[in-house]
Amino acid sequence: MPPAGPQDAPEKPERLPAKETWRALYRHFRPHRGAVALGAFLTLIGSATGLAQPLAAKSLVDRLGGDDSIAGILILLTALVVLGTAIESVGAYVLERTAESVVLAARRTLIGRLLRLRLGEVERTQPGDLMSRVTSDTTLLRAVTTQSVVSAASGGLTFIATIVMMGLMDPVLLGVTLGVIVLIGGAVSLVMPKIARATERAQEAVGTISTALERAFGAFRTLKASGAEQRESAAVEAAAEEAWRHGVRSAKWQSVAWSSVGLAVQVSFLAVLGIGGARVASGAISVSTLVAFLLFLFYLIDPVSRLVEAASQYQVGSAAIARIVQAERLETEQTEQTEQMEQTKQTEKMEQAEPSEQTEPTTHAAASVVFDGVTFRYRDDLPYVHHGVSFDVPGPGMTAFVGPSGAGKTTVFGLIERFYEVSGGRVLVDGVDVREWPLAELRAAIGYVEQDAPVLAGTLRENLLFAAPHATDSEVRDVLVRARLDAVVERLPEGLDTVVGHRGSKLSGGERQRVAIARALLRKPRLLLLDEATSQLDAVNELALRDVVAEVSREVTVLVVAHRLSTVTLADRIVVMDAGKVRAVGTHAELVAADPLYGELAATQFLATSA
Ligand SMILES: Nc1ncnc2c1ncn2[C@@H]1O[C@H](COP(=O)(O)OP(=O)(O)OP(=O)(O)O)[C@@H](O)[C@H]1O
Repeated sequence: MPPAGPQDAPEKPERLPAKETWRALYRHFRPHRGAVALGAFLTLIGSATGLAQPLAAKSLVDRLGGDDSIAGILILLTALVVLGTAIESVGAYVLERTAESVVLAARRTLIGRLLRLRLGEVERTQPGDLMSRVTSDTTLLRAVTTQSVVSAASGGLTFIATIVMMGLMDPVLLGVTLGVIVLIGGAVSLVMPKIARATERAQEAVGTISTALERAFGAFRTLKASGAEQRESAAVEAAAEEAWRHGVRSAKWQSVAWSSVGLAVQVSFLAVLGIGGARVASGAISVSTLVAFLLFLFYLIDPVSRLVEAASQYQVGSAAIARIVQAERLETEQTEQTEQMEQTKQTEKMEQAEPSEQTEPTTHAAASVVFDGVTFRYRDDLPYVHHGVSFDVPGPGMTAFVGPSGAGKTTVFGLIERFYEVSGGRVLVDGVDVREWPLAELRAAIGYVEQDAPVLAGTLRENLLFAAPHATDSEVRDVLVRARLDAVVERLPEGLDTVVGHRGSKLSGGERQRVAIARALLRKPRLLLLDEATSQLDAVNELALRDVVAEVSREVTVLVVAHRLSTVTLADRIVVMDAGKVRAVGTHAELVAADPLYGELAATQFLATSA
């Protein structure tokens, strides 16, 4: 069961089969195996120096009654301790550093994929939960891919070496020791899967916290206006408590595993003491052998602890890797996109270096758009949104899309941008099927202004340059004038460097929209997609917007999802959509006369918001 939290609980990660968990963890470990081997080698050397200590102690006890000086052995013992500690600390540093590199590499891979996810995939998942996989789950890989590998290797080897030494001392006592360890080890192995389960639940709850916070901050004004602070924070707190509960459960099982190590040694000690004492009394072994054996026994705590630690870290890591693999499996857009983007960047750089070669968009550059019997649904389990949509838009000029809410107008834009793939039919831009366009090239030709005109946190300049990072100052100035933003910028305390706040909260609705248009224009699009805001704008803002769009449409193909009569009357062509179909195409005058739905829309919807 996913943890209790807000309504949008994240998808529960499917459990990975053990083999796949192992393979996925190995994939993260593989590039760092050299560094891990070095760390392991140093740790082993450090441990090996420690292994000589019981031997030194044995010879010390043997000499206690005699005349030989014990100073030499004491100095040797001290030197061994110092050397061993120094080597071990270098080994620990190498491992910690490698662990951080594993986390970085995992984060890089995830970030690279997450920002290239298909839109549909993002809509299906919870961005907050996806974020927690990058920030939180990757952190859990830290230990399992480094320390636990080394702990398992060094612990295993030291364990074997110690057992061999103990066997050489007295096989009977070794048998007693192993008997106790196997008994308690068996009990510990039952506890291990519980650690993985608890960690997985705790991580799911962490994902829920991110999701809930993202939801709250994403609609902060609504949150406040609805007086929902307490309810939302209760939901986040519930998720935090859930994470705590499972975290504590994981800690409980880990501590059971850990304390079992101590228990195994204590019980072994008592057994060895009893049986060993009898063997000394019977003359089977000497006192010094019993002392050395007991020292080896205590020395066994370290390798056994390491093995238990490795096993419990593996459980924690396997919980995290399941969530990471799940995020990695989400479908991304075609891989050549990144290459294309690189190419575009290169071209932009070259253009910047040689400004004389920069050409203003010319009329013939305006793109044409054709929808040819397009059918589409957002998901296989959802009904069709487009039932054979066909229209033809030659460039340049303005084409307005009108129709009742939910008719499928915005979906037209999503398909032109190839955010989604058509189910049937074709979408052609410049006569070429969008599926045949290199994605980056297709999108470079398009300027897109979403309905809620998103403005990103940062400065106004950063917002403008978001879609065209290499635009020059004069291009920015030019676009500001065209978008009627120059006066606004002058008014702002720090001009273009004014910070606009989260989602542009320091700007008015109309200003945000013009910033979004300016941003799209700076990209020098051949096709501008403008999803008109449904909210009412004041007359000045509306007029400014109308002029901008009219001017742009002289040289660029402009498609507008129109909600205002002032926009519609300006259009060269109006496409009337209803229930996923195109029902009429014409000018305002033609449609008022010929299409009853349009006539009704014009009389009610548009007139209500006209200038
Ligand atoms: N991302 C999505 N996932 C699933 N369904 C969607 C998605 N976006 C839109 N829809 C559905 O597709 C249908 C058409 O939506 P679309 O946004 O294209 O309509 P619209 O004509 O632009 O409406 P409006 O004028 O209200 O903006 C609606 O029924 C909507 O619920």
